[in-house]
Amino acid sequence: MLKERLRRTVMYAAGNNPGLLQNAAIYGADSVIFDVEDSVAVSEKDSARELVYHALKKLKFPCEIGVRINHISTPWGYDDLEYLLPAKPDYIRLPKGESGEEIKDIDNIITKVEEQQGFEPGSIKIMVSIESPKGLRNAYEIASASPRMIAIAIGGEDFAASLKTEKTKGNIFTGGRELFVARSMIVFAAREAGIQAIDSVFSDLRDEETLINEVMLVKELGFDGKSCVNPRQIDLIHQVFTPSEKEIDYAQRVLAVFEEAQAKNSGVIALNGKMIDMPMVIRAERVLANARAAGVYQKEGI
Ligand SMILES: CC(=O)SCCNC(=O)CCNC(=O)[C@H](O)C(C)(C)COP(=O)(O)OP(=O)(O)OC[C@H]1O[C@@H](n2cnc3c(N)ncnc32)[C@H](O)[C@@H]1OP(=O)(O)O
Ligand SMILES: O=C([O-])CC(=O)C(=O)O
Ligand SMILES: [Mg+2]
Repeated sequence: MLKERLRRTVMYAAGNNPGLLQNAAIYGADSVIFDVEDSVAVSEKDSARELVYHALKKLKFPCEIGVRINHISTPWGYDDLEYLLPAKPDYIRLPKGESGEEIKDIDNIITKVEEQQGFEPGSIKIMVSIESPKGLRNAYEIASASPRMIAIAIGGEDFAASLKTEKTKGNIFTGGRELFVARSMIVFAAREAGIQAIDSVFSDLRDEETLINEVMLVKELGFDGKSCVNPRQIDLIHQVFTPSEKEIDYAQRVLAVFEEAQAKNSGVIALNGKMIDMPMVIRAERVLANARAAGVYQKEGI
């Protein structure tokens, strides 16, 4: 599993619902999370854990599957790890992450299970949701705590609750203000640590227009993808995160004129009246890499 694999959508499926576990991966999300945390009532924690274990062991999935465990400070967290790691999820999603120590603790437990089970060392990864001011303050420490870390995410509902405010609907111009600083700081921490940044769920399943606006906002902030809760949100999110034909065409032209400039021993050139130099080249390469990963651009090189 590549650190930089495409994770435009990371969709949750409640771990106590066998139908959801069976079908969640068929809708085209880049990544799916089987949840035994907040979508599962306390009375169902044991049965959900068992259901998720058997789903992971018995079913074949077309995308990567993570498991959101309960936090290790709760009565269920360590049992979730002990019970579910031998079923070899692609990654553990730790909710409400607050320190690098927690990640190191989980890393050590995974290392032991990998040894015991004969799994490839390092094959089980970790993704952490930041859902509190303390987690945000330690975001870089968390993001860089283990080579298993593939992404940090913001859990916006809990984050807003911990601020004693509401999670408003994110929009380019209004709304989402309560998460604006936290979202940016999570992107900064992820980028410094060299891992991905994943935005929070959007809970109003009927409001497609605001979902798209929110995805545009978080893409602009630098996020690689978004958590989601329902299959009908997948295509809308992919639509924003997948480079358009126009973006691909522009990226190709940027790389082509830059190559021309370099042939003339110059590091800067104009394209349609706009200066093109190294930062634009890096962005153009990223657009083409994402387009290739999304299957909308096949050429290697430019
Ligand atoms: C703040 C947090 O912690 S968020 C993370 C935890 N939350 C979750 O895991 C919730 C996951 N999502 C869900 O359970 C559901 O989408 C709900 C409860 C939000 C809405 O459920 P519904 O109103 O039934 O959704 P909808 O009518 O769109 O369902 C259509 C189909 O998609 C399926 N579906 C809906 N959500 C999911 C999902 N997350 N994964 C897989 N399948 C799903 C339904 O089972 C249904 O299938 P069917 O037609 O074969 O019966
Ligand atoms: O990961 C998410 O976005 C869902 C979540 O737990 C939250 O918002 O509190
Ligand atoms: Mg949460």
